[in-house]
Amino acid sequence: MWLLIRMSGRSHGVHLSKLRLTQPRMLWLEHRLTLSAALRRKKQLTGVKSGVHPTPRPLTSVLPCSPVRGLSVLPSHTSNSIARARTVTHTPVAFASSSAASTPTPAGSAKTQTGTEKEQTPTTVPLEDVKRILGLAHPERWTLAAAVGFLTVSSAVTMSAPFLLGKVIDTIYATGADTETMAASLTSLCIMLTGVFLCGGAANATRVYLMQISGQRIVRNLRTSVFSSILRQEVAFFDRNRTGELINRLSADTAVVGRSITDNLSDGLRAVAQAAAGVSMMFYVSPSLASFVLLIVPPVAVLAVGYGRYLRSISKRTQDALAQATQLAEERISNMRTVRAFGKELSEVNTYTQKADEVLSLARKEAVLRAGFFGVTGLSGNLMILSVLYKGGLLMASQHMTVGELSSFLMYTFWVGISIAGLSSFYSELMKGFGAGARLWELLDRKPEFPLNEGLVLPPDQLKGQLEFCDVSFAYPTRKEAPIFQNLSLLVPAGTIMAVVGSSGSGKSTLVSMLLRLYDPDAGIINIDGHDIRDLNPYWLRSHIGTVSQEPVLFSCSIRDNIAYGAGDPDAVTTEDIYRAARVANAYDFIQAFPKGFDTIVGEKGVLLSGGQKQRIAIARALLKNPKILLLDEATSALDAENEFLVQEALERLMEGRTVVIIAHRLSTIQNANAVAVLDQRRVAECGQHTELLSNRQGLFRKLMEKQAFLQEEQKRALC
Ligand SMILES: Nc1ncnc2c1ncn2[C@@H]1O[C@H](COP(=O)(O)OP(=O)(O)OP(=O)(O)O)[C@@H](O)[C@H]1O
Repeated sequence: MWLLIRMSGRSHGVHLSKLRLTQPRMLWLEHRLTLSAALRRKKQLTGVKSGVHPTPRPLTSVLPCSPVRGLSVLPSHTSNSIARARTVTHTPVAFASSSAASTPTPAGSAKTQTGTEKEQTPTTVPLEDVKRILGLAHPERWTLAAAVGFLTVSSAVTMSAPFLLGKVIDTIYATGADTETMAASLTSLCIMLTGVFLCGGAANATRVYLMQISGQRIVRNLRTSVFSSILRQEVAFFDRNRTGELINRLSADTAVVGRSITDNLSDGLRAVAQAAAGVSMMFYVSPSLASFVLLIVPPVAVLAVGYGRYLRSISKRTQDALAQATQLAEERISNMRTVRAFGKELSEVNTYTQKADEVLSLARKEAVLRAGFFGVTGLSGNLMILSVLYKGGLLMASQHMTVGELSSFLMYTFWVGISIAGLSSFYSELMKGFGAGARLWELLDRKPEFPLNEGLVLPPDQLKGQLEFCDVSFAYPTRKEAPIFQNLSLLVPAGTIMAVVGSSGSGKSTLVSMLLRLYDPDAGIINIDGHDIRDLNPYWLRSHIGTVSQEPVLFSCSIRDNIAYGAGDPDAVTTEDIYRAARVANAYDFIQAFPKGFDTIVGEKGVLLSGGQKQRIAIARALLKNPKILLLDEATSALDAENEFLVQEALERLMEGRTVVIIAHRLSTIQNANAVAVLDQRRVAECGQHTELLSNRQGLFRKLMEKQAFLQEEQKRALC
């Protein structure tokens, strides 16, 4: 009897620990679930129909190469890739203000918030979503079917245990039997039961293993598809969606979906089977006691469900506050250098403490509710068992029940209680799975605004590299109200060097982004060798364009792999090719000076390189690509004199025989250009040879140069 009471206590313990497990992570997921409701509502409002999503193309078909061969999709790596997909040039860090975490996104934005949106947990799920989520399990159907088979065996054992244990107790208490007969029947019963329990244990272990394995395989496939889908999106998509949000979909949402169709489904099936079997056995053992108990269950269950809902809503608010604190911490830690440079450590700690205090005050309320919830459910469970004992005791006294039957009955009561508790968490977990699934379908179904690998492919020898902007007008999709170009025209003849200058914000980098077809013009045409850039295959086009930016991005892998990244097929690149490119880029000597030479790991987790060293590796990477068109975005402006010389020398070698667009402030870079274009007032205000432009005293270029010379003088004087 005591054992049963302990078990009953544990039943609540199991439930408690389940809830405890869910608190830090699951409650967050609950919040994420509510976002899907908003997205679905938005879809309904905008009349977007959710259709069957096309099978995403394999990752290899959309990516030219992987920086580290054979590397699986790891969170840090994916986070890098997604963050890098956003920009081609490095920009200084600007923090989102704390309120910005929950402010609405720009018009037309599809961005979802991790902030404080008030959403309702969906209570109904479209049949299509159900089909789709089950469709994910289709490749694993045989493994899952086997797991369900083992589940049936283990559940049958579990549910027959109380009955058989009752028989053991009755054998012990059997009246009239001599000790020897009792011992013999007890031994054979216990041996038989040990065998049954061993089978049950083995079946349960196999079920857990099969469920875990198939769940992980489903998650792996889903993650690969989602990652592939994210990387296929146009750059404007990354302007609208936060990297953290996309990473969450990739890591957390996929895991929730995977769990909901494996572990959760199996737990749910087990709970249903056990509850049904438990109730049947209760009626079989004692119909009158079963009817009495089942009268008590409904009001207790209603109370528990209502209380649980209230608890969930307060947990969600706690989680919202936690999400804001986490976002702040994430941003500050990843931009620690900026925080340190401004000496803001203490004020950042204070800001974080305020956020943490908000979490604490909500968590305090939640703790009170949680304590009450578990107190009440524990109490009601124990009261129920007490009432079973009371009524059962009376039935025993009137010879309507044996001690073994009462024991069996109590055990079944316990199992039914556990199963009902399991069913309620099964439902909420299932809803979380559908919520996470809806967010993933949205991402998987999203068609990029322009294709990645479709369109005209010219034979390599036909590409000359003439670039032409014809009456181009453009505004960034997230800032349609602020046009960057209006009827801009510019011609860069094949094999020439065009320097682009202009004041800060005049659109120089935008020009480069448009040549890479990261954005399409709103009006006008960009031609390459007379072909509208929109007719050309973007993948092919980019394979003929090399870029070196002010702060080039290197991936967290070896220098060798970073340089090989530039080649169309990194596997075909020989060590000699890499060394040659590094020599031409003036990078060979400093790379070999590292203890591990070209195998030195760079990036966040590896050796930190200087700006000039990064530039030269980026130049080697671009050299390996051997592009027809080269786009240099202020490639030397942030370097000291020595580095500038080395990089400049490398760049001159790189520029030979190619069409080059250089964004440059420095006169030294401009002097080598065949022509200079000055951007002003959303168009090309002046264009010509640099000496010609300089000779025009009233010209914009001359003014820009004079201003720059003046500023440099001032800087020198200040330094002196
Ligand atoms: N992804 C983007 N989304 C929205 N607006 C952007 C985006 N990138 C740049 N802008 C805006 O477009 C304008 C032109 O930016 P761009 O970076 O092309 O100028 P720039 O001439 O290269 O400036 P700088 O010399 O300071 O680098 C700026 O006002 C900038 O705020």
